[in-house]
Amino acid sequence: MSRILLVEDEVVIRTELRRLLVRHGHDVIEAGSVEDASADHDLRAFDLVLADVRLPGAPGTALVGQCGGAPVVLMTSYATVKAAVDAVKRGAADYLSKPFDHAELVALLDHHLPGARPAPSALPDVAPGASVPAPSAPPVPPTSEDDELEGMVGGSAVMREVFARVRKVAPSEATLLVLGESGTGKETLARAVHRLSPRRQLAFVPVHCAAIPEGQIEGELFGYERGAVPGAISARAGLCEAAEGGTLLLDEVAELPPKVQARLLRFLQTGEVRRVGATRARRVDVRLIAATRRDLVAMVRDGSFMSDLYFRLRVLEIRLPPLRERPGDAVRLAESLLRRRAWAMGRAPLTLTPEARAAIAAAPWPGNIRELENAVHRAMVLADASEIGLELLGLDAPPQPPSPAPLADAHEGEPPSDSLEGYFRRFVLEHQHELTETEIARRLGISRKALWERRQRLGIPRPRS
Ligand SMILES: Nc1ncnc2c1ncn2[C@@H]1O[C@H](COP(=O)(O)OP(=O)(O)OP(=O)(O)O)[C@@H](O)[C@H]1O
Repeated sequence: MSRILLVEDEVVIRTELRRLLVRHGHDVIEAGSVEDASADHDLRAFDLVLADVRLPGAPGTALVGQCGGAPVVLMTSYATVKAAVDAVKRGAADYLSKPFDHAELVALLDHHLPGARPAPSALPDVAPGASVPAPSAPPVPPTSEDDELEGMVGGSAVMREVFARVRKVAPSEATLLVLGESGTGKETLARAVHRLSPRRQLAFVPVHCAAIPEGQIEGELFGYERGAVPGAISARAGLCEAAEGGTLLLDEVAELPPKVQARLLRFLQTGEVRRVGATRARRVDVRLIAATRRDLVAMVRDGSFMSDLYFRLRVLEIRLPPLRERPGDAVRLAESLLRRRAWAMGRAPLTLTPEARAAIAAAPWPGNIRELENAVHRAMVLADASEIGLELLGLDAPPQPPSPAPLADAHEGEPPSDSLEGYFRRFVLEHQHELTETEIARRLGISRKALWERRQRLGIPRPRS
């Protein structure tokens, strides 16, 4: 069991996070501010500190350097991401941009938690979603195996090719376009590229373009001068500048409005950023990785994505296959997750029954690795015995004999059949006219990013206001 200090002033969020961490076997001590945390506790007595950046009084970044060897993981909104990036440069272990999924947080903490662990050489796996290497983080075990790279698990032939390509493109400075359905691991791959690149010591800044309101995205990315955008009481650097020397990931790049696409193209052509309202541009040294689940070629054809930008983005390209096209990887990932979670929780490893393995391999996993992770986590929490069967995973037995053909086109775009998705659809359709996206996400217990993704996947676009 690890001892985690959680510093968050929003009681609802703090309670939710505490429950999550306790469910994962951690001992959680809470504080509403840096001052309370320092007054009430010995900051050096924790295995890890998880703190919001924006707090009443001192910011969460003030904890960096005060917690002995414990890694400090920061939670940040777009408004404070620059402060978080700076804090990582000063020794914070990592940061997570809000909104984030519970699975993302758990994976990140697993990666950074030290404590009573086996020696690195005995570790079963490398944590997924691993981020900026931290001075205080435990060393990541070497990844010499062909079926694993920087936290990415996958022994199928197609994933081995992806790994080979990642190794090849990482040292390059060229822009990389990562394509793949939601949850296939695009951000994870981008982090792997960053960690294998000469920029690994500097910031990795992921930006989820679809989660930033359309009216703010230009200022968030490129910064602004005082008074240039509503509410700009002082000049601010954008996320491009925050990533100086490091790597900027533009996730869901296809969602950028045309005006921002044009500005991004200019940035790629000149290597210079001009803040909104500024007359002078400044040179910024950033490697850009763009990711999308959309068909950019079709978007270029119908005029919704600039062709010049598309060609600038896809200097290098990597396509991540959906999980249903690599059933062996689904089982490999599930077993790797079981081992890693058990290790993080100090529990004996759980195993899958033969039926569960067959069902995992045969399931379509429309939400890909993220959906598989959620199913495995849920099963682990509910498991009483040392084996996990079909029921705990919420899967049906595969047809007998199991179909050898990949379950190629049984998902995207089709009406959802399972009851959770049915509930999601009903809830969103019933409430979307009176609730904001943030409220809907909160009531459903998911992040805004997850809400947006599910809307995309299930074909429930946001109503125009
Ligand atoms: N190859 C992998 N091995 C192990 N875990 C992985 C792998 N790829 C992704 N994951 C895990 O799966 C989850 C989803 O990955 P990620 O966020 O990178 O996907 P994505 O394609 O960027 O999703 P989205 O399109 O929804 O933003 C994360 O928790 C990540 O840690």
